[in-house]
Amino acid sequence: MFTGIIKDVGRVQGLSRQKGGLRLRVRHSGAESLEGLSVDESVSINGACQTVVRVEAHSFEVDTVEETLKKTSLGDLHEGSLVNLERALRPIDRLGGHFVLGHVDCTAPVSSVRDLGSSREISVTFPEAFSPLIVSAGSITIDGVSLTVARLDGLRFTVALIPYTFAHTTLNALVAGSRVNLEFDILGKYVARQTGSGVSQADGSVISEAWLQERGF
Ligand SMILES: Cc1cc2nc3c(=O)[nH]c(=O)nc-3n(C[C@H](O)[C@H](O)[C@H](O)CO)c2cc1C
Ligand SMILES: Nc1c(NC[C@H](O)[C@H](O)[C@H](O)CO)[nH]c(=O)[nH]c1=O
Repeated sequence: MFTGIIKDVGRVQGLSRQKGGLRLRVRHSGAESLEGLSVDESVSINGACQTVVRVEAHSFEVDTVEETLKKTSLGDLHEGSLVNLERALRPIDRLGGHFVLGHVDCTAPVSSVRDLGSSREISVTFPEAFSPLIVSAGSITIDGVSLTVARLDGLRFTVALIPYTFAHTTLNALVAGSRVNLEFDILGKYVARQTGSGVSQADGSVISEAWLQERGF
């Protein structure tokens, strides 16, 4: 489990196709936050939880399987790509963000980026199936970063990036058309399951058992 507070931005140093997926090598800054990283630890790479299988000074490797490549944008990475990194949450940590599982729900396109001087607004269009899982002023994870939903207009939500997040994550590189990893808040998923079958939503849609099962909730 993670919190969506990114502690380091790494760089993809190597990618090799292998049977059943991809071996990904990521170089990190050597920052204190990644000190002592060990094999079998979970690391969030752009929001997707991955298991470390090899560690060297300032770099580590993970095996990304086909299922993950299908559901996330990790397959778009190339040598030199920058990635948001977060180690798994220790129960003694402060929960600065929200509970992030590292299970990317879907990828979605950035529909617009608006520069507002000291902040930047990013809007993303998401698949209709996930609309019961997002609320204005709730939390959402984009590429592993915990953010607050500033506005929700139908199937488009907007987040406001503060200068710190802009400087310390890869979200500063997003442009209209970029594909991002989304994880909807786990709270909504449990509520959806609890109230589950056949409950009508404000917009008239219905959460059915089949809907929940299709998404593995
Ligand atoms: C603890 C944990 C470890 C995971 N390790 C890997 C991994 O090493 N490789 C991988 O491709 N997917 C892994 N996944 C699944 C991956 O995060 C998931 O397929 C994507 O986030 C899409 O939902 C892991 C998931 C969890 C929760
Ligand atoms: N909730 C918002 C944040 N939160 C902080 C970021 O998650 C954090 O700065 C990042 O993970 C780097 O450590 N940041 C925003 O820009 N906008 C939000 O709504």
